Amino acid sequence: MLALDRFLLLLLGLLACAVVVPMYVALPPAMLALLPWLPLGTMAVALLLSQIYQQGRMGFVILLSLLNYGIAIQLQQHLVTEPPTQSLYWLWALSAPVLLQLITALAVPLVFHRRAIGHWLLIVIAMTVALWLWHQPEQLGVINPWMQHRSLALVDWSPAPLIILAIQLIIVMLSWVNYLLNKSHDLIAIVLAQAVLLLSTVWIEQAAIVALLATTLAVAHFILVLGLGHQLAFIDELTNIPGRRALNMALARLGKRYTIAMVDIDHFKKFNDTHGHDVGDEVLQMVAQQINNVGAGGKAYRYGGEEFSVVFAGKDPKQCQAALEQIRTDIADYRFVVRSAKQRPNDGKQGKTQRGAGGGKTVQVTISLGVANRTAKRNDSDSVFKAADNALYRAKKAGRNCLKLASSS
Ligand SMILES: Nc1nc2c(ncn2[C@@H]2O[C@H](COP(=O)(O)OP(=O)(O)OP(=O)(O)O)[C@@H](O)[C@H]2O)c(=O)[nH]1
Repeated sequence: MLALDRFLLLLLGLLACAVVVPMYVALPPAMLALLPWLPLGTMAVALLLSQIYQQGRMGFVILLSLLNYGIAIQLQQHLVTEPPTQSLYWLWALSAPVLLQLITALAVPLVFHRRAIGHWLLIVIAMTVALWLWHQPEQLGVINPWMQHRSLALVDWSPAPLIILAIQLIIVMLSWVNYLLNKSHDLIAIVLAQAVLLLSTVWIEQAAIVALLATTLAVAHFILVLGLGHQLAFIDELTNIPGRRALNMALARLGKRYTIAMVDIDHFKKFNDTHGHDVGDEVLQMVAQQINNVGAGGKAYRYGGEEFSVVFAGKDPKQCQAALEQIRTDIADYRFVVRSAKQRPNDGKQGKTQRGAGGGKTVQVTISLGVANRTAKRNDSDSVFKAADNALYRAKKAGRNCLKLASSS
């Protein structure tokens, strides 16, 4: 299970706790006084970070979460005393998830950017309509008979609130499916924001629950934005494995015993020239995926271009050789299908199912490897890399698709 999947399950569990805990535990008054303010500060900082990291979609999820929390608090304060707000409350419960889904579906580089003007316009229109209805509750006269049910107190039963809750639940499930298909930090943020909207709708009258839900969501947004920042800094965008910066940091942590393998795709230039750069990119992704599955505790990195490195902390070359030979044969045995640009699907999963289904030419991709460890003479990572590079050169000279070890001296 991916770290992101575990994070999502953990957060959904925490949201459940945010609902259950205030029901059974009397929270201290000081905490109750502080609680409503916590999400505001945390989400404001997360929004700022999303702007710095240029994560427009993430920024809009945070902005809308912030707005929805503000609206929930307002509704909460007026719901009991002013029955017309009950209709407004159900309208919000219906429109907020739809607006969140719509705005985050439209890609935009930044929240505060001229290209995001359409997004802001949508939000301003929605807020203006909400404010107008707030001050002119008689406009809601037509829908009032169906909506006068506070929270889940369905005494005079009408299906409208239940239908709205069902729609909210469907939207949560759809956003979860979207995350499962396209795994990313901002899609998790959307699932959580939608789940919080649903839970806040049901427990709107419980101030502590709404504030705890928003606090949990704010912390999740904050961690997800930091995660995105980490990904930008350390993960190679094309191959989705750690890049050169992550490698340099890992090298600084190594002890006295380690082995490094340099991996290079054979005749890659020819491959690019024959099939095009896009197909070359697909080959890089396939090779990265295979190398990332290396055994014996190896950690794979994209070194640059068509070169990869595998670092084995605390291991001698002999302990890593079998695992490296395994990825070499796995890649050589892989049936890589070259599709024309028209045949190539955008989606990686779709590509997997189509692979081998005919229609494209199958080609063999091979790699060469050079392996070296730290010794008394090669006592820093630069010299180990140099020795691994020399061994790689010998592997290329020996006809490629093979592994060569550097001498142990
Ligand atoms: N598609 C694609 N090609 C890349 C990328 N980075 C580097 N390359 C290409 O990788 C090729 C490297 O070619 P060479 O260093 O000559 O090596 P080679 O053709 O693999 O030959 P040998 O290593 O001797 O087997 C060049 O054509 C680069 O343009 C990338 O991100 N995507």
